[in-house]
Amino acid sequence: MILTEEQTMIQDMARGYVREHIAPFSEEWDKNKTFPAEALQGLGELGFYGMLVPEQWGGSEIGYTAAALVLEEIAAGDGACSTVISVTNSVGCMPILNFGTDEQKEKFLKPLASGQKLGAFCLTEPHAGSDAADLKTKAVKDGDHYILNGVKQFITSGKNGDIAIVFAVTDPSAGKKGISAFVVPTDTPGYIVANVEDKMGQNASDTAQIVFEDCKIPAENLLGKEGEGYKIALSGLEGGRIGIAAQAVGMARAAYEYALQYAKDRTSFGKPIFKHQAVQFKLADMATQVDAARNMVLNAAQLRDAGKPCLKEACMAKLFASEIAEKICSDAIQVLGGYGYLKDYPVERIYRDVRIAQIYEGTSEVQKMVIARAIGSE
Ligand SMILES: CC(C)(COP(=O)(O)OP(=O)(O)OC[C@H]1O[C@@H](n2cnc3c(N)ncnc32)[C@H](O)[C@@H]1OP(=O)(O)O)[C@@H](O)C(=O)NCCC(=O)NCCSC(=O)CCS(=O)O
Repeated sequence: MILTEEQTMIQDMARGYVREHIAPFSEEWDKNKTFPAEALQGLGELGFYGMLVPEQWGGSEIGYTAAALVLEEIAAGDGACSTVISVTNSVGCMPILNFGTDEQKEKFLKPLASGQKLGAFCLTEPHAGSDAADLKTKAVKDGDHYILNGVKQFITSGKNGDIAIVFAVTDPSAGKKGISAFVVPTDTPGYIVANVEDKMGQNASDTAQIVFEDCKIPAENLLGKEGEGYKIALSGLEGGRIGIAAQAVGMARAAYEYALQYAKDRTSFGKPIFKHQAVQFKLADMATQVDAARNMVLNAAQLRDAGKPCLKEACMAKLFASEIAEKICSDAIQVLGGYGYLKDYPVERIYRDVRIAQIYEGTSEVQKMVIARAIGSE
């Protein structure tokens, strides 16, 4: 895809920042499980927290295509950073932009989109991941407040985030139509970070279990109308999946580029291993797969920018990019041989970081469900 001058400029800006402020520290953040607050703040200052939000509400509104390019760059430097940025942009900002009142936008969206605050998305529960409508968290109206009680699981930035979009049942008799969405500042009493998970990868971002214990929030924090919550959640995830696909491309690209350079430097049987057809062909496959995945991401993003339906294309991009990214990262380890398995080399970390892309914001199996529905009705 040919990029516009503006998209190329934004891509270069992101690449430059990542080279200086993110990539050199990724290994250390992973090892020490450090939340990279300062590096993230810098991304916020570049306008990368509110990439889909109009300037009126504090955002940079560069569009889905440019946002996908930025997320690829950030992920090429550090997967965890790109997850935090993807979540705050899509499922953090977009529900408020699309369903919030002007007052809610002023109060919650502006600080998110302008890079002052980070968003979190509290949908998943311990027993309800793919079956997202099976929520147990309840919100009970009490005068001009709602009282939230329940448990949320696998919440990106649940600890370090500032503003959470929380889904809870307001009418247990109404099934999917009984779910509502709320904006909850994470410093609200009763918003309890019960656990920060010990993960396989992406150690620089926190993934938390959140307990809501008599968490009292003003009724004016209801997003949209009562009963619209499930729709708000699924519409947010559609855009979010383009972001996750873009970050899978970024991580895969980083692993591929490292393996390519390694293959040119490392010798065996008297020549650089790149001169061996077995290695050359593997790298040729990897390069092709990175390009194919990126094109799918940009296709979905372009459709979205043009205001066209892209649910199927977003799910296809997430499915393909996340699955192929794991394969590319595994092949990168293979190119490095024994060294690829060591923590001294970045491909080991990238392989751990990329694995979750097949699971969060909808597993590969959920993407296939949605794609199958779409092609079934074509
Ligand atoms: C598995 C599912 C796809 C099943 O979905 P459903 O069949 O239960 O949903 P529907 O009945 O089709 O839709 C309900 C409602 O929403 C409207 N809708 C659906 N999709 C969209 C959309 N893209 N844009 C706008 N509106 C949409 C639809 O029209 C219906 O409205 P009406 O009733 O017609 O008014 C689904 O449950 C699913 O996707 N499951 C996976 C959930 C998931 O991805 N979870 C991960 C959450 S994030 C996470 O993991 C934490 C990481 S992080 O911190 O982000």
